[in-house]
Amino acid sequence: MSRHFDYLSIGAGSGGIASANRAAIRGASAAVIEAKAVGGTCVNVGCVPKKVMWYGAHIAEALKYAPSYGFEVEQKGYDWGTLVKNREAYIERIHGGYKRGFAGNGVEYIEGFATFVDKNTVEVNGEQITADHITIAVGGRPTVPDLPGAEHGIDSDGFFALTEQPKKAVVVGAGYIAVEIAGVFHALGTDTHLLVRQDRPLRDFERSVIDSLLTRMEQDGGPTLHTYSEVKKVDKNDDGTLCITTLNDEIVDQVDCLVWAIGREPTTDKINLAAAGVEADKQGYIKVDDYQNTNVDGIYAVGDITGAAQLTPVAIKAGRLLAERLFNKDMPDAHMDFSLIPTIVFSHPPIGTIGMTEVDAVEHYGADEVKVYDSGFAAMYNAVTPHRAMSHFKLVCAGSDEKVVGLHGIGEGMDEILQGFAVAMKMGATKADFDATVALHPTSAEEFVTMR
Ligand SMILES: Cc1cc2nc3c(=O)[nH]c(=O)nc-3n(C[C@H](O)[C@H](O)[C@H](O)COP(=O)(O)OP(=O)(O)OC[C@H]3O[C@@H](n4cnc5c(N)ncnc54)[C@H](O)[C@@H]3O)c2cc1C
Ligand SMILES: NC(=O)c1ccc[n+]([C@@H]2O[C@H](COP(=O)([O-])OP(=O)(O)OC[C@H]3O[C@@H](n4cnc5c(N)ncnc54)[C@H](O)[C@@H]3O)[C@@H](O)[C@H]2O)c1
Repeated sequence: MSRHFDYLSIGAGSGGIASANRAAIRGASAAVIEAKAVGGTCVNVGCVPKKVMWYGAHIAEALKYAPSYGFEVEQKGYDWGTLVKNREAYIERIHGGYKRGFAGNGVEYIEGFATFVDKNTVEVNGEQITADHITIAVGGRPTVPDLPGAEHGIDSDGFFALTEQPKKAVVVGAGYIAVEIAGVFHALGTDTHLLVRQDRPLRDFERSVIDSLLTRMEQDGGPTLHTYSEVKKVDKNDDGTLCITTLNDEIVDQVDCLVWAIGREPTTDKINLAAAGVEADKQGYIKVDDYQNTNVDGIYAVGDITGAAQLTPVAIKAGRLLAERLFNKDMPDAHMDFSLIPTIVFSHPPIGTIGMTEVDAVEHYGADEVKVYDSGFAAMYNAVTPHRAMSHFKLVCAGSDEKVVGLHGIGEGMDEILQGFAVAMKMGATKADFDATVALHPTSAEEFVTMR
């Protein structure tokens, strides 16, 4: 048995789905192969379940503020299992939506694990499938460290599989995932400890914004930050809890959930890349040019597997533009622009960032060419409560025209504020353009157009 398609995507995650659908819309016969669950990391063990958990945490915070708004509420308990059940039902509905989308666009959805046979052929469930164009969109998996007792911990996939709330949790790592998971645990009432190897999490982010996050963590009583804490070993106690020892002999004991959030790695190791002759780097990320072309004609890669900007909208955009280039004669040069990618860390409150930090800008343009505008203020949402948490917004401008080259912030609503400013920056907005915009009052966003 064998089938042939114009376009085949290996992996039905953000990039694979987007590119196969767009190829079919442009008239190609298209198929997508998925080994686990349609939607990939984002839908099943990433953005979607994470955001649902973050909303849960948000409601917990609202309950904390409720008395200041006059509500006499009594929280009788919290059922983590209910949230998980409702979240998974929502994800099931998304699966259905994707499958209906494939049917509507004429994309063949094939379940199974694909491996390369040669440059135009893959094997799945014993069937050989050929295609003129094959896109590798197989994503990544969480990294687990190689140290004694590491197997007692779980990773971000395991976090989403938890059906009960841990009493005490340790999250190891300093990136997006560590900060987000620790924030959710803490807001929902778990005694949470965040272990980072250096002085702070999110070290590449705007320093003053992360300073605000750390202040907020202290004011909120957690997550408890352990700096310069690298795990040496994990022991299991007789009662089933874990005892974590760091290299500087700090001990965090009686832990009932340990989450490794120390990064992700590519999943190219089992797809027989060699049979297709596709080159990967030392870590296993597939090497691509600006057009998502690999070194082999007719084979492309998009999304996390390329190692670049590992975000869902990036995988989607790169996948769609690839399909446009291949099958839309009006877009022969279509390709992804990787500059000015906005991103949010769903911490509490959220952090938004686009462009250069102050340090990057000074390095790039020189100190004399960089002007920074800052604003710290208490958002009205918590101004009437005893929790007077500060928001912090920052603009980094460069050159005599003060082009806005970086925009960073932490505060309520930052996750929704950033997108519009990203459009302005993509269009080359200057500080004067920001100032010429009438403010929206009363909002947090207005700070960005009223900075002095
Ligand atoms: C906890 C977490 C939270 C995140 N939150 C956000 C967020 O808020 N915002 C954001 O933009 N990004 C977020 N991300 C990142 C985002 O999920 C990824 O960037 C995105 O999913 C990458 O898409 P992709 O198509 O490259 O790969 P994936 O979505 O990982 O899809 C790859 C798919 O390929 C399948 N596959 C692998 N090998 C094979 C094979 N041989 N045959 C068939 N199928 C195969 C896999 O099963 C998987 O379904 C988060 C990630 C994690 C882990
Ligand atoms: N909100 C979002 O958009 C979002 C959310 C989650 C993930 N993501 C994407 O997923 C990618 C992966 O996220 P991530 O947080 O897993 O990775 P990451 O690469 O962002 O962070 C991993 C962190 O772990 C630290 N680390 C590495 N080894 C360690 C060790 N042995 N002990 C302690 N710390 C160690 C690293 O210094 C680093 O700070 C991100 O780069 C991001 O692109 C995005």
